[in-house]
Amino acid sequence: MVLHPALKGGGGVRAPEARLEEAVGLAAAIDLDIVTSFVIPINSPNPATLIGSGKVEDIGAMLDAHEPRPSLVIVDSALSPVQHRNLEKAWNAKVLDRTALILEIFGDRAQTAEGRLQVDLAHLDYQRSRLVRSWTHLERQRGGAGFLGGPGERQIESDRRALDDRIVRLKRKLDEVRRTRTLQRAKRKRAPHPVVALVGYTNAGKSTLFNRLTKSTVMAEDLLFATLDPTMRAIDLPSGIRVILSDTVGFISDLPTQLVAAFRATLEEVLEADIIVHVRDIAHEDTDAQRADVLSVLAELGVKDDDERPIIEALNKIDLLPEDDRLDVLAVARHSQDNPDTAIRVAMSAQTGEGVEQLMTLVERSLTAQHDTITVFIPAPIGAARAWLHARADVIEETADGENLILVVRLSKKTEGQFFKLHPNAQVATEEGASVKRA
Ligand SMILES: Nc1nc2c(ncn2[C@@H]2O[C@H](COP(=O)(O)OP(=O)(O)OP(=O)(O)O)[C@@H](O)[C@H]2O)c(=O)[nH]1
Ligand SMILES: [Mg+2]
Repeated sequence: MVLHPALKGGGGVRAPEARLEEAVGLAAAIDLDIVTSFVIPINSPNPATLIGSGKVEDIGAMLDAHEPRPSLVIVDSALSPVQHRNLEKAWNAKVLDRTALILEIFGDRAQTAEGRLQVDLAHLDYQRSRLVRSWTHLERQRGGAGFLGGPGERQIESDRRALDDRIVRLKRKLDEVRRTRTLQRAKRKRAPHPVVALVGYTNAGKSTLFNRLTKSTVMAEDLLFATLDPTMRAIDLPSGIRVILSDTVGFISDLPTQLVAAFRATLEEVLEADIIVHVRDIAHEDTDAQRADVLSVLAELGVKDDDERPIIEALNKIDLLPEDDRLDVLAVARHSQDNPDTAIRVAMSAQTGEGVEQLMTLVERSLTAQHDTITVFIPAPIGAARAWLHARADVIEETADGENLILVVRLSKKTEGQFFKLHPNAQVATEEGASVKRA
């Protein structure tokens, strides 16, 4: 049974029905068999049970009336430990709140060692905060190491100590895995390709776009949180610039803080991207609220739309729009591309391919705005500067002029600044190569 408690005058941007639908989608994402789902209006939250006592009884009766009796109630809201416990008692069923449900999905999806460790850690952290009673049924059913097999009430104290021990051990392991990944990342950094990160609300179409661009088959499905572990692949933009495209975990409203924390390291790759493409499901009724959610998670991670690293909005799924709306979206996108004061937007469909080329052109335009291609003259005495450029820039051409070197390199404005600060004797050659001037 899936319930969405809707606080009266709660001021939510989203329609309660749409939120319920999302909750049902989340439940479906771990293959739960959903018997019934509905919105419960709440006048004022009851501290003991969130939902008013009359309604709690009604729901209990509804559970009894179903054959077989549903064994799990999903309450799409944040429940305090007390509310959680009381509802489980009142309904004689396992209760999952929104955070617990999302943790379950993540536990189901994580593939890489790091992803699994991150989820385990988030689980333990959540358990630690409430020490839920065990509910081995679902655990057995799914065969996972989910957090649902929590401690029994009698052993709470020793369990707390055991949890703390496990948390410490997990953190240590996670540190180890991360060190390895940082090394890998450092290696990739030396291959000087700019990184383009796809971000967006879950189910917006990131993986579909990723697959189209990379001609690969990352799991893309009408399933919330289809992607959990980040995937990267090199692609060539129309003009031949090679970039690394990264597909990553989707965002959702009220993303549990435990998960934001756990996935911070993974999402840090987004922080380091040169270009961020925010993929939006423009055909979704809550598309604006979803946009706000994504921007707020990004802000939490310290990512803002600025000149240094613009966010390009990919208004995806235009194939699903009625003709009128479609024309509106196309007009909005066109306007944004001509107007330097707004975020760059492009209307597209990852499914049909419409607009995808335009997106690539815009990515390229942003990249070239951030990057220069210059010819650098390195006089013989500072030959070591060559290695520096090879490590941090894209060396396109290299010729020797006696003992001196001439390199054609593509690099960001920032790297360019650093280089000439370190090597004031290097020079930028003009195109003719005749006159050599200082940068
Ligand atoms: N009609 C239509 N459907 C699309 C389009 N792009 C993606 N979809 C569908 O939307 C669903 C979700 O797509 P995914 O690519 O898995 O979405 P995602 O953003 O990777 O989702 P998560 O990995 O869950 O965060 C799939 O059923 C896709 O087929 C589009 O342009 N048009
Ligand atoms: Mg995906």
